Amino acid sequence: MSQRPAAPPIRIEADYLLETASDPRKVAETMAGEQSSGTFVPVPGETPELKARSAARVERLEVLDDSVAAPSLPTTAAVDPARLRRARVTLSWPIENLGPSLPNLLATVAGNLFELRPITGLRLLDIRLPQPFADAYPGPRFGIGGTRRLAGVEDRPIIGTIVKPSVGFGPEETAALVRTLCEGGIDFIKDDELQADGPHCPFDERARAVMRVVNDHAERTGKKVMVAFNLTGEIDQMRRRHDLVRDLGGTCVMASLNSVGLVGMIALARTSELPIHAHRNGWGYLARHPLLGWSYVAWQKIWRLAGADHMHVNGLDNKFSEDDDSVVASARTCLTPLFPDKPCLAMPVFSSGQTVRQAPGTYAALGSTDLIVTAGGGIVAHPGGPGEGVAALRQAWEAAVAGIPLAHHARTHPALAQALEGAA
Ligand SMILES: O=C(COP(=O)(O)O)[C@H](O)[C@H](O)COP(=O)(O)O
Ligand SMILES: [Mg+2]
Repeated sequence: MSQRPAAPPIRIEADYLLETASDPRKVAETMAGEQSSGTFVPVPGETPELKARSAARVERLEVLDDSVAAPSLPTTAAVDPARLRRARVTLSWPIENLGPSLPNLLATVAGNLFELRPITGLRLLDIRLPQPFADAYPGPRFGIGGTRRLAGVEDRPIIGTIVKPSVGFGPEETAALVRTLCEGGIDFIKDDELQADGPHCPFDERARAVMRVVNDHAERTGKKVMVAFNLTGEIDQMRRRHDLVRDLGGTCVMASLNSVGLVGMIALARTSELPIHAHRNGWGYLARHPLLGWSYVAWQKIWRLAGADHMHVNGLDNKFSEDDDSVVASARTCLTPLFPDKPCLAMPVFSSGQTVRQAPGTYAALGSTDLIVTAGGGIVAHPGGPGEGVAALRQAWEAAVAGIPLAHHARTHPALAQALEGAA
């Protein structure tokens, strides 16, 4: 009787941009060894059978013809600048090494390897996760459709803002601004990530004061504005704050991903009954150097699978250092399915120095209305006040989606005209 051959082991793949003055193939082999069964010397027990079962593999290696004048990162190795080269490397691991576990995936694909001595640059460009990961995690519970349903916005971008000043207002001052924004026709409001649970603006009091205004507005108009309350904290605190927001009739919570960490996010998402607005503050230390850290394409996959419904992607012509092409690639990747049967789409959140001016370019580049725009200063600093700021941003997006130039639309829309005259 012939036995059916065993199915080949399911593997995880990761792509890297590598820079080294050593032989790139050898360095890729070192990366694979260090991140799986090997270490700096052969050890007893690392048999050919064990390696066949557990070793990471170099699947692909392409040496690039980039010219590299100096090492991108410091190292204690002697580096001959003339020998510096960059390569695109794909490694793979059998899923049996770790199981379908996101926290352990990080140690495997983004662990010690950034520190290896012969490496003078290493960036994680992409990850491909096999089906067991899709089965093990919830992904976004609300995503685009659920967010649109709760915000009552069907076929246009969700127009949002951030409470500004970021910190300093107490609960009643925050609620007063929220009232003005609701009356101006806003769809979405978020706490700034700096606003937490300090004695000047305690979380519970803020949530109660804001939800009184939001619920009152909803009763009068039928529109419930979505407010993302920043519940970032320890797991028990986040759960308690989530329950309070839910009980008050709120429809969204926000967490700072790098603060709560992957385990905090997974714990929150497994029980959350509200969409999770994921703020990426700290992203700069993971990504700003082009030869270190993460690409957003790889990074956001982890958080979407963990359960993020809205992912921050920065914005065009932003106040930070990221160029527009990178922002657009980040937004598009949030709208690209993760798995064939489990797309895990998250709503991209455009933020950072956003005003009416970026609306046409953003729409043209994304080619979709599935986005949240959060303009803080860009709404609140409108010369006519925050209510007019909301009107102006809505008008700018109406024009952008209809293909009408902003200046033309502004002729019949004074709020937009005023915004175009000033910074906001
Ligand atoms: O407070 C703001 C923006 O305020 P403003 O609209 O006044 O600039 C946001 O925290 C970051 O800009 C987020 O950026 P990212 O999308 O990169 O996370
Ligand atoms: Mg902020």
